[in-house]
Amino acid sequence: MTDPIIDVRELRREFVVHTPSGKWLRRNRTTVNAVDGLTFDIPRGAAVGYLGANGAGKSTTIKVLCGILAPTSGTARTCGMEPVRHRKRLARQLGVVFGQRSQLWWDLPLRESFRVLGAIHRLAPATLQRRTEELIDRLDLGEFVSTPVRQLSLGQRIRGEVAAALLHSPPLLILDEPTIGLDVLSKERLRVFLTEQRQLHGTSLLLATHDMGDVQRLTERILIVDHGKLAYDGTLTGLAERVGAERVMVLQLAGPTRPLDDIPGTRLLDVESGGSKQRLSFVPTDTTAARILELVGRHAQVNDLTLEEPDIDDVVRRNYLRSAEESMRG
Ligand SMILES: Nc1ncnc2c1ncn2[C@@H]1O[C@H](COP(=O)(O)OP(=O)(O)OP(=O)(O)O)[C@@H](O)[C@H]1O
Repeated sequence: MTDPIIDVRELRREFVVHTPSGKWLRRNRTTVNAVDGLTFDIPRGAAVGYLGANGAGKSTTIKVLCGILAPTSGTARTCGMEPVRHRKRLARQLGVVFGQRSQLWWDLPLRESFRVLGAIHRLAPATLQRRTEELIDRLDLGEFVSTPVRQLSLGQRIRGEVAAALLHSPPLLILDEPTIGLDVLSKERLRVFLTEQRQLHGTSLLLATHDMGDVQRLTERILIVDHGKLAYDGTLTGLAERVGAERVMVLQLAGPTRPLDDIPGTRLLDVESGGSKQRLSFVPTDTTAARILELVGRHAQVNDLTLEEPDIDDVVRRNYLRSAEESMRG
């Protein structure tokens, strides 16, 4: 088995914060445990969503993984390297985008930035040329690639940031809130591009976001961090099951049917069109769609059905609440 692309063991990172105490010029010294004993790994080629409420520790983890911050204790290895110690070497294996902070040269047009980055990454001129044209094409940068970055719109700049991060075709891409503030079309364009890049190049992805659309479209596993600790590691479906999230089966029946309020494991939500359309909710750990269909089939003929998945924002919110309740209970 190959080494994981990210390997985090008992990682802790604290910040010492000084706040005025109100007395003379005294200041209180407090310690914030931004990352508090995290352990997880990410295999090569995987795409993982990194979720958590504001202040949960996502950006701090990412800064440690990139070598911007040193761990207080524990270890982090990114692409097999110690990030702070091998920061320069790591930069050649890693692409990073911070949605809220630019890594581009404000006064340079994108095309110039790509040239500078090509030199930093020591790309052969032909490789740089090919990759630049590919990224301009796939991210639709043509119209503004010669405009100074300071004059770009947010959506244009983010596309430029992503292109810059992927110029050297790194095996690992880390994105911190890449779609924050983007309109629906720009988000979609970026998601399509990232999916395509992963298919083409097998790029591993760690995506910190509050956008559940990003998570659903781009990742196959999620990590939830809460007060610096790992609160969940698994699939979105698994999370929905864990918090007991309900799925909804919408049934189109052959004709008017009595309310189906006695199907074991389900709850009748509503009845429309004289009973020929009915919605039943169920918890996947209690019963299955197939079992419900079989039971309904004893009373009525089913012409069509659709399944509504749980609202993911709600699922994640419920997981936070559950973790909070558990920690209060001690
Ligand atoms: N440089 C710093 N100095 C002091 N405290 C910090 C510093 N950076 C982060 N923190 C604190 O560490 C905790 C974790 O912050 P972090 O930015 O990692 O959270 P986050 O999950 O990325 O939040 P968000 O979703 O709001 O970006 C917070 O309590 C934050 O105030």
